[in-house]
Amino acid sequence: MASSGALHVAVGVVRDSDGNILITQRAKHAHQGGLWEFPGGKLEHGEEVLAALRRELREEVGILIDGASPLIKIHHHYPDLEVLLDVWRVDHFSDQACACEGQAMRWVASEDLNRYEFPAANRPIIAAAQLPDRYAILEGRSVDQVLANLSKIIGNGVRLLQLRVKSLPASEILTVYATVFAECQRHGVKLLLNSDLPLFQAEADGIHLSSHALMMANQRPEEYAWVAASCHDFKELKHAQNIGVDFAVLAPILPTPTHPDATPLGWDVMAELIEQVNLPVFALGGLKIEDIQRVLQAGGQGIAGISAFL
Ligand SMILES: Nc1nc2c([nH]c(=O)n2[C@H]2C[C@H](O)[C@@H](COP(=O)(O)OP(=O)(O)OP(=O)(O)O)O2)c(=O)[nH]1
Ligand SMILES: [Mg+2]
Repeated sequence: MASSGALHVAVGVVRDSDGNILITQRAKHAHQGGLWEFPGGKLEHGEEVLAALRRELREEVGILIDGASPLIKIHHHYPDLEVLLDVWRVDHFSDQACACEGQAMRWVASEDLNRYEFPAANRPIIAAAQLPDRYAILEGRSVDQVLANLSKIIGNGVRLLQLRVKSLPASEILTVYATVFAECQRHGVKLLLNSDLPLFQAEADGIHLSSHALMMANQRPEEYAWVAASCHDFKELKHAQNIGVDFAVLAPILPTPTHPDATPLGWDVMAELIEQVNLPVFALGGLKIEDIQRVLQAGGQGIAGISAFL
C-alpha cells in the first residue's frame, strides 16, 4: 500500500522476446507531461496493484499480461505530488502493443533508455530495467584460481561482475585485471572494479565502492557509467541513494562462512530495508541461485555472490 498521501501507481516494464522495452510519451498537459514513461497508472479505490497494472496496460498499450514479477518500488516527492511507483517486470504478454491513447510509443533496447527524458523518479527504475538478477564477485587466492573462477562465472551465464581480488599482490592484480577486462568485453559482461584495488584510471564499466569508501564520498564518482556500493544497514543504503549510486549490495542476509562474526540481517529486515530506499538492491551472504525468487518477491534486484555462481 502507498504511505498516507502518496498516489499509488502501477507501472509496467514490458519486455519483448528480443529484450526491447516499451516506452510511451506522457500527454503534454498531464503531470510530468511530455516526458517518456513506462506505461501504467493510478490504482482505483480498493483495487489490487496487479489488477490495476492489467487494466492500465490494456487501456494504454493494448496488451494482456500473462506473467509479471515485482521489479522495484519508488517513493518520490514531486514538488506538487507524492507518488509510490509500484513497478513490475512484464516479460509475458499477449496481443500486439499499440498506442491506444494516440501517444508516441517506442520499443527500445535497455541500454538506450538513457537517451530519453523520463520523470525524475524514474532513474532507479531505468537502472533496475538494465541490470540482471545476478551479480558475481570475483575473488581467488592466486591468478590461476581467479581466472578459473572467471570462466565458471561467465560459463554460468552471469553478465555483471565485480573484480575484488584484494588479497593478491599489486603486480598480480594488474595481470588479472588485463585478462578479466578482455574476457568481459568478449562476453558482453559489465565489469565493476572494487574501489580498494590499486587500479586507478583502469578502464571498466563501473566502480564498486566498499562501505567505507561509500561513507567517505559526498558525491557520485563521475568517471564511471555504473557506481555500486556495499551496504550493511539503512544509513549506508540511504547515503548511497543520496549521492546517486546506481545500485547497492546489502549483506549479510544469511550466515556465511566467509564472515562468521557478522550478524545476518535475515529475510524480514532485508525486505524492510529494501522497501525504504529507491535503489536496486542485490542481496548477498549465504544465498544460492534458488533464492533469487525470494529476493525478487521482497523487492530486491537479485542476488550477489562469490561462491553462488561457481
Ligand atoms: N505510468 C507512469 N507514471 C509515472 C512514471 N514515472 C512517474 O513519475 N510517474 C508518475 C506520473 C503521474 O503523476 C503518476 C501516474 O499517473 P498516470 O497519469 O499514468 O495515471 P493514469 O494513467 O491513471 O492517468 P489518467 O487515467 O488519470 O489520465 O505517476 C512512469 O514511468 N510511468
Ligand atoms: Mg498512465
